[in-house]
Amino acid sequence: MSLIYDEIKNQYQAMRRCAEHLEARLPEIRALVEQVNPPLVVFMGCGSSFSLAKSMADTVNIRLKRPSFAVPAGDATVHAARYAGTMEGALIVPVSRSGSTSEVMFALDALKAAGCSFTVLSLSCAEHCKLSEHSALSIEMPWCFDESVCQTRTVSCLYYSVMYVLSRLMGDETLRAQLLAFPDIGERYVRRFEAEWAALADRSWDHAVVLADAEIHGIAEEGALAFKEVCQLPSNCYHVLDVRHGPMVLIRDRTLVIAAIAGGPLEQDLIRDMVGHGSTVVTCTDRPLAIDGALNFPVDEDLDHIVRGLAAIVLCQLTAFYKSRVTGTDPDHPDGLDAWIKL
Ligand SMILES: O=P(O)(O)OC[C@H]1O[C@](O)(CO)[C@@H](O)[C@@H]1O
Repeated sequence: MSLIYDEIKNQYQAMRRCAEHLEARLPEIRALVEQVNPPLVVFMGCGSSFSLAKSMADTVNIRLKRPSFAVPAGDATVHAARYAGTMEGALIVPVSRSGSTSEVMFALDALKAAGCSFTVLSLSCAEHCKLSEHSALSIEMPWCFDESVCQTRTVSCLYYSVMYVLSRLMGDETLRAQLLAFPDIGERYVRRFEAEWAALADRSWDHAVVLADAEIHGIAEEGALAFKEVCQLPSNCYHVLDVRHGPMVLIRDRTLVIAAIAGGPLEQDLIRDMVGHGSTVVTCTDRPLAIDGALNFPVDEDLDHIVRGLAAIVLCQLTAFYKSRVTGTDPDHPDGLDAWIKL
């Protein structure tokens, strides 16, 4: 059908391989983390990879209760002297499909030049990449590499991989079991709803808003980016209830809203309000949630919040892909976008 379609559909096979690979690499990862015992973990990336970095940093904060933040590599490059003090002794975790995005290498060099000492543990999807040369430990997973310019399988797998490693480091066996089960759950989810997501693309919305909170906000932001890159429509991502604080004025009859929610009463009220604005409102939930006028796509599992992000991302990816057939854009080669930026 197209490169991106095959890559979206192949993401679960690639995830299975990631889990196996990371399990084998876990002793090295654990040894490095124990040896460094970092006061701070900094996740770094550009574009899609930066959105993922936000989810990763939020997870380290919320679940490991360790200080962590995400920084775009371009920001760290330009402002290295400002970040050098705060990043002293940090474990820096760059995430990158290509392992070749210039700003990532620039940022690491600039931080070093500014007198900051740190340890790099990188994740990429290319073998023998430049990023690995800058790393104390590099995890290269070429089976996740998307040939399409827009990242789909890659982002799902990078998110999955970091969450898998974190589940192991914090000894959260429930989360680990759900992550191991997710490739099958995800395949079932897609089989069940793909035709409805294709039909959703035929509705008259012309921009998308993705809503999600906490650990999955970052991957939801990547879901929003997929609408810009794949079907080239404007898109935004907000924290769920925060959409009321301004953005709500733009939630109208031509808005597609995708909300990845736990389903509590405050979230349900918000969904009703947005339906009242005439928007096409879609909810991604664990269990069926009937709200008049909203379309619900339940996974039919009780999921850890982190795992919900994997359901929300594929819903965004496939809806954006089907919308590209309506907008007439080439989802594999969007005009004006390179697979990665070389400066
Ligand atoms: O993950 P990489 O290879 O560093 O590249 C990030 C690039 O990927 C993109 O998401 C393209 O899909 C851009 O946002 C960004 O330039």
